[in-house]
Amino acid sequence: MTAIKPTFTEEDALSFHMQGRPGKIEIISTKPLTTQRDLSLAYSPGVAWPCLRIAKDPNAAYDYTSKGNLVAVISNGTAVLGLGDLGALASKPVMEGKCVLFKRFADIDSIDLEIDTKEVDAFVNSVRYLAPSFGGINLEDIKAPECFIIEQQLRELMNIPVFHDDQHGTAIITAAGLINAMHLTGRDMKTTKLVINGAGAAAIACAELVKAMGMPSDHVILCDTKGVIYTGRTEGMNQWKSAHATPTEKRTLAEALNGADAFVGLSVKDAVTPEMVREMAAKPIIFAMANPDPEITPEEVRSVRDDAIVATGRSDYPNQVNNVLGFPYIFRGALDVRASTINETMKIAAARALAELARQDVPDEVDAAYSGRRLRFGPEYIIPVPFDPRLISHVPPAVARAAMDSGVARRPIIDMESYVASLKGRLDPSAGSLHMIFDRVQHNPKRVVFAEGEEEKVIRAAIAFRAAGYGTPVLIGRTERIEETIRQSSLTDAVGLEVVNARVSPHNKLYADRLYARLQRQGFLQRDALRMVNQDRNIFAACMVAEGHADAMVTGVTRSFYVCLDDAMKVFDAREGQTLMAVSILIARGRTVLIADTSVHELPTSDQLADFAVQCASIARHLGHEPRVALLSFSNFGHPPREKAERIREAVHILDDRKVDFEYDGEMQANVALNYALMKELYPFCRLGGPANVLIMPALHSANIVAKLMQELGGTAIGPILVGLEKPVQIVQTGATVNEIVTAAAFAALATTPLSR
Ligand SMILES: NC(=O)C1=CN([C@@H]2O[C@H](COP(=O)(O)OP(=O)(O)OC[C@H]3O[C@@H](n4cnc5c(N)ncnc54)[C@H](OP(=O)(O)O)[C@@H]3O)[C@@H](O)[C@H]2O)C=CC1
Ligand SMILES: CC(=O)C(=O)O
Ligand SMILES: [Mg+2]
Repeated sequence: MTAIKPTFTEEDALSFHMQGRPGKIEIISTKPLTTQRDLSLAYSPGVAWPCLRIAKDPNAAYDYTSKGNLVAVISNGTAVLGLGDLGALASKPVMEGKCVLFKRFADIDSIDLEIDTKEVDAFVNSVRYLAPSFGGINLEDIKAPECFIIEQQLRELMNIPVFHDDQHGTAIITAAGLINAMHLTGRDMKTTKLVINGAGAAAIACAELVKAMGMPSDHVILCDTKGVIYTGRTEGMNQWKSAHATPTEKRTLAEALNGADAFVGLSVKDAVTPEMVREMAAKPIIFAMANPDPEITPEEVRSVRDDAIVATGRSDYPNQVNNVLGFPYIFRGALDVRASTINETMKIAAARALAELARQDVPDEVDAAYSGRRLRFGPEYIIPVPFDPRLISHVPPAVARAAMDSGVARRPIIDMESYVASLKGRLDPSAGSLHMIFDRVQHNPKRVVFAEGEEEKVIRAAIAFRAAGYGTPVLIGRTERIEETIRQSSLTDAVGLEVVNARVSPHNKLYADRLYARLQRQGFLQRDALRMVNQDRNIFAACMVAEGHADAMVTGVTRSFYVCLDDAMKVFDAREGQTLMAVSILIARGRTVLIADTSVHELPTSDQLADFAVQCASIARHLGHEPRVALLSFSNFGHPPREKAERIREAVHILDDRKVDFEYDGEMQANVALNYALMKELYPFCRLGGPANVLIMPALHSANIVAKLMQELGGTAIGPILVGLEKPVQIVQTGATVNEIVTAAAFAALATTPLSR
C-alpha cells in the first residue's frame, strides 16, 4: 500500500501540543478584573444581580452569562477518530482540537469534557444536568451503538441542541460532497448505488441522511467487519444495523463494490484495495474518510482508475470531506436563533448550503489561500475548503433559517442581512492570511540555508521545514557534528538532509572574491575575506544566497540580531528603492497589527518613517488587510506641541506629497490609533476609516519595547521580519523556538516568491 507522506513528524505533533502552556486551549476573561470595583462587580456582591435576574427569567442567562455562545465538546473516548477505544483521557487532544476549531471557524467558545465511563446510563446522567451551563452539546468520538442511545436520551432530556458530530456532522458533509460528485458524474439520488463501509456512528447517520434526501433504501449497502449487512444476518448485528439491512446476495465488501457507483468509507485505514475499486462503475465516487488514514489513498485509486472522484477526511489532499466543515457553522446558526434542537431540516439545509457554495465562483482571496490549486468546481473541488472565509456567512444563515422555518428557533432573526454582516465580522482575518502565506510557500518551495546547522533546534527546524513542504533546507556545519547531534537527539527524519561544510566547500574562493570586492575599501584584506567565508557561517550562508546557490537564509539562534545583520550587510545592500527595516506582526484578541521598525533604525528620519509606512502598507495588503497606517507619538495632531513630534508630523507631510494609495494619519497616540470610537470622538477629522492596523513607531526603542512587551504579555508575535534587503535573509531572536525558526525560514522563502499571483 502507498504510504501517505507526512508533512510533519511525530515529534512535531508532540512538541506542538507540549510547548508553552500544554494543550490547545485556555480560558480568558472578557471583563477587566484589576480593581476592587471590578472584583465587586464580577464577583460578590455585584454578581448577585444577574443571578437574581436569571432566577426570575431563565432566558436572561443568555444576556448575563456566556451560555449563549458556549458549547461543551463531550466524549468518553470509545471511538477516537479511527484509532478505536483509547479511553476518555486519551481523547482529550481531539476534544481540545474540536474546541479550537469551534473558535477559529465560528467564534464559538467551547470546553472539552471527557467522561470516564462506557456505561450509557452513567454517561447520560453525567451530561443531562449540564444544560444550564451551555448553549449546546457536541458529542464526539463515542462508539456505536452506544452513541445512538446516548444521543437519543440526551435529546429527550435536554432543552438545548445535542448533536453527535461523528453522526450528523459527517453525514451533512458527506451528503454535500455526494450531491456535487453526483452532479459532476451525471447521477442523481434516485439511481445511484452506494456502498458504505462501516456501520457505526458516522456510517449509520450517513445512510439515514442520504435516504432522507431521496436515495432508495435498497440502493445503499452497508458493510462492517463481518461483511455486507444483508437482510436476515444475525452475526454482529444491532437494531441500527438491522434498520439498514439490504435484501442482497452480496456478502463481502469486494462483492458489494462490484458495479457500485459510490463508496463512502467510515471504517478504518486500508479497508479497501485497488482491485475492489477497479470493479466499480464508470466515474466512481470514492469518499475514503477514515481518520487519520483513509480506507484507500487517492494515489492507490489513481493507480487503477483515472475517472474517479476521490475525497478523504484529510487536509493534505483535494476534497477534504471532514466534519470540520460542519459543526462550527451548524452550531453557529443554531445558537444564533437559540434553537431547541438541531433537526433534519437544519441538517439538510446545511448540506445544501455547503454543496451550493462549492459550485459558486471562488473569489481570488480563497484561491490565494490555496495557491497553486485552482479551486474551480470539478472533480478536484467538490466541497468548500476549510479556510474558505465565506463559510461563516453562508452556512449559519441557512441553518438559522431552517430552524425558524421548522419552528425550533426560540429567538428568530428579524434582519437576515444584518445577521450575515455580523457573521462576516466574527472571524479574525489574520489567521487566514497567515495560512495564505504558508500555503504560498508550499507551492513555491525554495532552497533555504540554515546558517547555524550544528544546533539541534536548527536541525529540527530544517526537518520540519522540509516535512511541511516549504522547500529544501541546507544546513551549514561540520557533517560529523551534525550527524552526532542527529544521533544523540534520535532525530529519525533527518535522512537525506543536505549539509554544507564551509571549510571544505569548493566555492570558498568565489565567495571570498565577492566579499573582498565589497569590503576592500573598508579595511579588509583578501585573506580576511577568505577567513570570514571559512569561519563565519552567516557570511558563508549569505554568500551562497548571493551566488544563487540557495534562495534565502535564516540565522540568529546563537548570535544577536545586530551581529547577524552586520554579517548579512557585509554581503548584501538594501534592495534598490527600499529602506531596510524590521516588521513585527502582533496578533491579539482577533486583531492583527504590524509594527515597524522594530530592529534596524535607531532614530529614523521623517523620510525613513514614510518609507516604513509605504513598505508596511504593502505587507499588510499581502496579508489580506487593507492598511490603515498610524504614525505614532506621545502627542495627538500637534498637541502637546513638542519639538520631538515634528519628525513624525513631517513624515505625514511626505506621505501627502507622495500621494500614496492607502489610509494614513498622525501623529497620534497608540490608544487613539487603536480605539476607533475614541479617535472619532476626539479627532473626527482623522483620515483613518477604522482602527489602525499598521503602527509606525517614532524610534527603535519604542518599537522594540512595544513588540517585546506584547509578546510577553499576551498575544502572538511573529518576527521581527527583515524587509528591504537585496536578498531574503531572516534573523530570528536569540534562543528562538523550532517553530519560530521554521516561520522565519518560511518568510525568507516567501520573499523570493511572487507575492501576488
Ligand atoms: N472524515 C470525517 O469527517 C469523519 C470520519 N470518521 C471516521 O469514520 C470512522 C468510524 O468512526 P465512527 O463511526 O465514529 O466509529 P464507530 O466505532 O462508531 O464505528 C466504526 C465502524 O467501523 C467498522 N469497521 C471497523 N473496521 C472495519 C473494517 N475493516 N471493515 C469494515 N468495517 C469496519 C466497525 O464495524 P463493526 O460494527 O463490525 O465493529 C464499525 O461499524 C473512523 O475512522 C473515523 O475517523 C468519523 C467521523 C467523521
Ligand atoms: C473527524 C472526526 O470527527 C473523526 O474522524 O472522528
Ligand atoms: Mg470524531
